[in-house]
Amino acid sequence: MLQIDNLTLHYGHSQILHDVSLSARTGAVTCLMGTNGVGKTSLLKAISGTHPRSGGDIVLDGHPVARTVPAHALARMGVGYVPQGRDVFPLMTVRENLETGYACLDRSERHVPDEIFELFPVLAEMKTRRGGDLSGGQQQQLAIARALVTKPKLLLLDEPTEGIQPNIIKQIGEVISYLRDRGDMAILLVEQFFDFAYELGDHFVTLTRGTVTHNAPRAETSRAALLEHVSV
Ligand SMILES: Nc1ncnc2c1ncn2[C@@H]1O[C@H](COP(=O)(O)OP(=O)(O)OP(=O)(O)O)[C@@H](O)[C@H]1O
Repeated sequence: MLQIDNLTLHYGHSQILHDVSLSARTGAVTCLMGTNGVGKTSLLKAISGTHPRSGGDIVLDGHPVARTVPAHALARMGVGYVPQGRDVFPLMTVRENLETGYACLDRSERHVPDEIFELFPVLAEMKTRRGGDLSGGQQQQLAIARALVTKPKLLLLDEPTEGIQPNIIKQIGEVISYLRDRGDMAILLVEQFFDFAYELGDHFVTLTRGTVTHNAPRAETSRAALLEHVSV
């Protein structure tokens, strides 16, 4: 579903990503791991169109993506992005937050599927509450649900367990497994909670100072080797 070749990215004059190549296939969880500041979020920004790459190629579902394609167009092409920190709209209700995903859909498709409330029952209970009144874990669930409303073919998740209580981390893990097993989307998961990522991942990519240092399927990724790559 996603193929990236030799991607580079800069902020001003400082180069953050160096010739990054990886792929994420449909029906699999690809984990992108590494310590703070190695460029994981920057890579997701480049894929989602929220920061332009400087060079390299991105191919989505067989279609080359030009460097200048804006985020809203990528969202329409099937890229669902759950950013670090969630970016829930605090003054909008849960339902209104979900409805912001409609912008990516044709008019006839604009509804919130029941499945989303089955995956996240708390959102059904809190439909009329404001986003800002939800706990951090509930906001994370809302951010994932909002991305699902857009019917993504590629789901980008940036540290969904960050600052979240263990019972909600477990639920989020179950949702990610379910979505993977449904088999209609590729999932690229940035995660620093090692055990969570190691349990879920089908393929592992590590970054060190903006360079890929490991890129292999689960069968060729020992826990010890992966830990070594993501340790400071
Ligand atoms: N808008 C920006 N302008 C300039 N530098 C930035 C900007 N955003 C990030 N950086 C720098 O780019 C580098 C990579 O940041 P990035 O957020 O992609 O890393 P990360 O691996 O996601 O880290 P973390 O786990 O802390 O989120 C860091 O050195 C960061 O300070």
